[in-house]
Amino acid sequence: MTVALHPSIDNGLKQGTGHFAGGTLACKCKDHQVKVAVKGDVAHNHACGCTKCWKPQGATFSVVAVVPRQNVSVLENGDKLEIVDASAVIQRHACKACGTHMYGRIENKNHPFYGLDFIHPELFQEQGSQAPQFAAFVSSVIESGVKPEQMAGIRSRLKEIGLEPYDCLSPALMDAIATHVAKAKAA
Ligand SMILES: N[C@@H](CCC(=O)N[C@@H](CS)C(=O)NCC(=O)O)C(=O)O
Ligand SMILES: [Zn+2]
Ligand SMILES: [Zn+2]
Repeated sequence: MTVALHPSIDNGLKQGTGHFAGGTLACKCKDHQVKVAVKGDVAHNHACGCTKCWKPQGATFSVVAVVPRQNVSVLENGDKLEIVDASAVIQRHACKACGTHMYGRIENKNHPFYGLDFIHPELFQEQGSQAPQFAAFVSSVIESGVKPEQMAGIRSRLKEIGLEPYDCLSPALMDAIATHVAKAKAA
């Protein structure tokens, strides 16, 4: 049996159009859905195995991407949003009724990723946003109950669908973080 990673990638990656203009994210509530508008395409879309990122029912990984924070605005039922953990670096704004994380925001101006919001592209009502590019925090799925002996199968399935597995972020993002830290130290 193939390993279930996430419903939006288990049947293979759906490539983006390359010119996604943005769209509306909707939570999982049957009525009074929280709706969030996102302008433009997402970037650095990836599967995340950490325990903090929101996953749909039964998924082992989250699928999460970034967009400039000024491109994100709450359209409807914002009163249903609450911050999951105000002490976390990424403040995840979730629907109180269904638990779906609608956007994660970094408020620390010194953080390397300040200015970017984290969103889950599967919540777009529209098709065509960027496909996942890699898998991050893969070893962290063990913290959610995956057995260590399942990891080889999980990593090989990720590679099979075209997602290189990393146990933190991708080299490009780790380099971006280190560059930010080096500049801050030099200043
Ligand atoms: N092993 C930890 C890793 C958590 C972690 O560091 N997550 C990354 C990727 S989302 C992060 O940047 N977290 C910041 C935050 O959650 O605020 C877990 O699974 O809980
Ligand atoms: Zn909801
Ligand atoms: Zn995560």
